[in-house]
Amino acid sequence: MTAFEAIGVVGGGAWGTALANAAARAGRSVTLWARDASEVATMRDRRENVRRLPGVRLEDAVSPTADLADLRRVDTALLVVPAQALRGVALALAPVLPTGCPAVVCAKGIERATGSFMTDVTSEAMPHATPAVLSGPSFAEDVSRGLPTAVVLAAAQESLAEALAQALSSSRFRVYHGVDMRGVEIGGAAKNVLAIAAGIVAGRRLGESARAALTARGFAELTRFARAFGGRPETLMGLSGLGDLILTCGSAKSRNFAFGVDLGEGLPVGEAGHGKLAEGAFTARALVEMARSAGVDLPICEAVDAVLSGRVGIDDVVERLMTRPLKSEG
Ligand SMILES: NC(=O)C1=CN([C@@H]2O[C@H](COP(=O)(O)OP(=O)(O)OC[C@H]3O[C@@H](n4cnc5c(N)ncnc54)[C@H](OP(=O)(O)O)[C@@H]3O)[C@@H](O)[C@H]2O)C=CC1
Ligand SMILES: O=C(CO)COP(=O)(O)O
Repeated sequence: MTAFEAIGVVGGGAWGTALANAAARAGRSVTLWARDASEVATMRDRRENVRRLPGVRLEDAVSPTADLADLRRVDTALLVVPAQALRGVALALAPVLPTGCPAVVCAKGIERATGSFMTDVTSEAMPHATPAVLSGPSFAEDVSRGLPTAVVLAAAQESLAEALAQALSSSRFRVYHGVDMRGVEIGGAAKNVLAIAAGIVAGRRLGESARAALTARGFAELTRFARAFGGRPETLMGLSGLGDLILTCGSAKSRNFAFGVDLGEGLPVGEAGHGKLAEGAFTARALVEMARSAGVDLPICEAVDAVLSGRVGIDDVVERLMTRPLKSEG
């Protein structure tokens, strides 16, 4: 028996739908909120999220709704909208959720307008909720097909993180727990920017060796950034850091990686990714500005930001990275 029987999932995209199914398979009853009433009606009728996760049957315990008020009785809420939309949705949700209700951030990014981490946005927008974060290497498609997946859930209180992990885990979806919310959310946000870089390398046909080098040096950047902003290095070595970096820097199924491939092949920024969500494109600027203000060197993320802003061409950026002064590896 778990204290968290009724789960609200806020956001009806690929990841929200996959998490709703995962929670249902863990034995929970799930209310899945999406903003578009006609899509909700289709989800109810066809038991499928045709637009965002086609071919996957919604579990019986998942109830789609377009009415936020239906989340009034949930024991915990998973926040699964894009990072830049999180504040608005959290503000609307704040009066609905019971006081103290855990609000688990499942978005991966940094708020561009404020340079705020997702759990801080959540705390500001929902002061009566208890923030937590779930992240790790987990494609929505894999999770929804019931392929074995492992993620981590962090909350300030270890006992809460453990109880939430217990509530969401099943034999196919293994949720580790921890207390380092900052480390977990930094891993998820930064790996998206680095996945764009890895995609650029692939799209430009720079070779597998270059991609491996970039992933390793990207990990050094991610760790430096996390250390400066209060994340624990051991968290970055885990699922939400290294694990997710390996996944998204090595798979064309990653939308961030695919966005980078398009850039590497010469598509303009406005056309890259073909309209799919690539969180790293929104987070890159915030990440590099925060790093600069903290005196942290992030050359690969800087390069991604320079390419996205059109300041520098891809070949020049590669040349710059390769001709930086030689240094020790640490
Ligand atoms: N897909 C994946 O494999 C994973 C994704 N994530 C993270 O989850 C987050 C969501 O991604 P994902 O579900 O894949 O994205 P999708 O593009 O599949 O879906 C985004 C969803 O968010 C909704 N949305 C967008 N803006 C708003 C808003 N202002 N108010 C309410 N709803 C809104 C969209 O609604 P509408 O259709 O009406 O626009 C849509 O339902 C991202 O931060 C991503 O990094 C994390 C792990 C895995
Ligand atoms: O975060 C993800 C897997 O862990 C999904 O990655 P993309 O958003 O790049 O598709």
